[in-house]
Amino acid sequence: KEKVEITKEQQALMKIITDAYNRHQIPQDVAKKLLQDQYSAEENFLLLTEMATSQVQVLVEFTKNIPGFLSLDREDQIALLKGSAVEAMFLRSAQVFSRKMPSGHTEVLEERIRKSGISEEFITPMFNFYKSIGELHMVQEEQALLTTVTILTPDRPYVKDQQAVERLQETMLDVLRKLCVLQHPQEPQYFARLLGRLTELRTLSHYHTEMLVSWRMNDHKFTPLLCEIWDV
Ligand SMILES: O=C(NC1CCCCC1)[C@H](C1CCCCC1)n1c(-c2ccc(-c3nnn[nH]3)cc2)nc2ccccc21
Repeated sequence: KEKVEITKEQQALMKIITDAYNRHQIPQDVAKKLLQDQYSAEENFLLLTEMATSQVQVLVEFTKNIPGFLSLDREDQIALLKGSAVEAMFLRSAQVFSRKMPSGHTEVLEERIRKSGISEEFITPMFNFYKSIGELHMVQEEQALLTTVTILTPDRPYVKDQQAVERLQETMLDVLRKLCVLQHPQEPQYFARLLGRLTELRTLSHYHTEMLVSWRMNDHKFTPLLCEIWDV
C-alpha cells in the first residue's frame, strides 16, 4: 500500500488556493436573506442576478490567486473564466445549500428555492446536484480545489493553448487526489466520486440558458456583466 504524502510545495499551493477561496466570498449571505422573507419571482430573479454578478467578480479575483493562471495567455484566461462561470455559480450554490444550518433551516431554504420562480423541470436536476454535493461533506480545501479544477478545464470553447491549461489542471488534480485519500481513508473511491460531480455540474450548466428564460415572469433583466458571461 503506497504511502500518500502531500509535498511541501503542494501544501503551500493548497494554502494559497484555500485562503483565496475563503477570502473571495460573496459579501452578503443569500441564504440568510432567503430564510428571512419570501419574495416574488421578480424579486428572486433580481436577487439571483445580483448574487451571480458579484460572484463573477469574486471568481475573477479568486482566479488571480491560482498559481500559474496569470501566466496563461490572456485570451485563454478570459475563455476559462467565461467557460466556467456558470459551473462555478452552481458549485457555490451547492456549497451554500449544503452548509450546516440550524435544524429546519435547510428545509425552509429548499422550499423558498422551489417556489422562487424557477420552472419545475429544472428544480429536480438542480437539487439532485446540490444533494450529491452535500453527501460528499467536502472540507474547505476540497471545495477550493474542486472549483480550481473546474476553472482549469482545458476543453472550454476558444482556449488556444489547451496543453498549458491541462498542465495546471493536472497539478491541482494531483493535490486534490492526495487530499481525498488523506481526508477520506475509508473511501478509496472518494476522489472518483468527486470528479463524477463535475460531469453532473456540466450537464446542469447546459440547461442554464433555458433555466433563465423559463423563470415564471415577463421581463428578464440582466446586468451587463451577466450578458457577457451568460450569453443572454
Ligand atoms: O442566489 C442564488 N445563488 C447564488 C449563490 C452564491 C453564488 C451566486 C449564486 C440562488 C437563489 C436566488 C434567489 C432565488 C432562490 C435561489 N440560488 C440557487 C440558484 C437557483 C436558480 C438558478 C438559476 N440559474 N438560471 N436559472 N435559475 C441559479 C442558482 N441555488 C441556491 C442554493 C442555495 C442558496 C441560493 C441559491
